[in-house]
Amino acid sequence: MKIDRVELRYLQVPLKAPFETSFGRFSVKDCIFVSVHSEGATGYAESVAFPAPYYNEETTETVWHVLERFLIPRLIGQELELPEEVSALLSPIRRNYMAISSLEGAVWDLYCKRKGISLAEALGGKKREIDVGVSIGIEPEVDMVLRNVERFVEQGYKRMKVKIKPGFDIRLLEAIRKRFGNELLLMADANSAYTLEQIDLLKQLDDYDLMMIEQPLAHDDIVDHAVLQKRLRTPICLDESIHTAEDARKAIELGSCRIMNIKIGRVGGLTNAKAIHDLCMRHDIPVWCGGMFELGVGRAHNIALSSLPNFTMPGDTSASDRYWTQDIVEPAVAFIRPGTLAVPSGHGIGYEINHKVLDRLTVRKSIF
Ligand SMILES: O=C(O)CCC(=O)c1ccccc1C(=O)O
Ligand SMILES: [Mg+2]
Repeated sequence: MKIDRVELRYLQVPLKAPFETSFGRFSVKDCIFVSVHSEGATGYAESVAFPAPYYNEETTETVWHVLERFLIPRLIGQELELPEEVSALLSPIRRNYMAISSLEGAVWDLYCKRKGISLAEALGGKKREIDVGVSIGIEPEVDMVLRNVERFVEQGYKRMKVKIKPGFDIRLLEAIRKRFGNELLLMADANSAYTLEQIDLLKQLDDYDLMMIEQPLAHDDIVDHAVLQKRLRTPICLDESIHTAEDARKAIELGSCRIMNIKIGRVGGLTNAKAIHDLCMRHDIPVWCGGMFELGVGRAHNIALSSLPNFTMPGDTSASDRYWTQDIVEPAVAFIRPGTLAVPSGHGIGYEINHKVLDRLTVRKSIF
């Protein structure tokens, strides 16, 4: 397949309700929507970088810049046989994994549509349905989080992840366990809000039967996490610290985590995401798919990836209505049973684009 043309759109979409993490509060989703065209077929993907560099160093605008100046020019006119070739073609560009991923993902979708297969099938996924968890933000009051937990339990979500930060951790977990009991599948995500100096506090987390604690320490650390994991009964799950299969290998060798969160954008695309999945599987490290407030296209990529066998834990792959009043895909991503999503069998990502909604959300557009 020869890439004829790439279209970029800057989208802005209001969230149903603001979402707070230890590093900031979000009320609007910004992303770059990528369409890749080849001989009448089109592949789609969306970027996951945020408008400000608080989760990682990329921003929505750096994604656009790097795509326009460095990535798209390397791809246009290229004759590609397999989507795996994109990573190699773009490898001279250091980091900027979210930018790379948004182009690579669109090529995967395009490849699958031309071949007449689903994205899950192309990746080697066998699961036909996946279990779904939900991520719940920090609120001004513990009670407000309890109400959100209750709402998502009622909707059937199979695991609750609550965001924590110093001062909003033990009392939150205490209240959740008191109200919902020990059966609830519960985990906490700190987004790097702690240091090893707070080890006594972090050890108290062992009292709450958490499935895991996600990224307690620095975003760029795997050394202190290894020290912490030795002192904790609760498994550590790494998110921010893992960008490449090499990062994953080193974290496994050091014992920095017992579980890994894979986000396609954070690791530079589906090819790398699959490589990390395969590596973790060989080392008995279960993985699950993280989320970045994706719209339907990003969600569809996440669902396809989650069909791989070592995605054994519910991911942050919630239904469209978790965040959006109207999604850019048709049909919207919705449960087939409470807490369960079907892996689409249609070609590519398996969802159609609602172009009317897409146009309405587009604030800027360019064709290359
Ligand atoms: O529901 C989602 O999309 C996941 C939300 C989430 O947890 C998150 C949202 C923004 C930035 C980082 C994270 C994270 O997983 O750490
Ligand atoms: Mg996280």
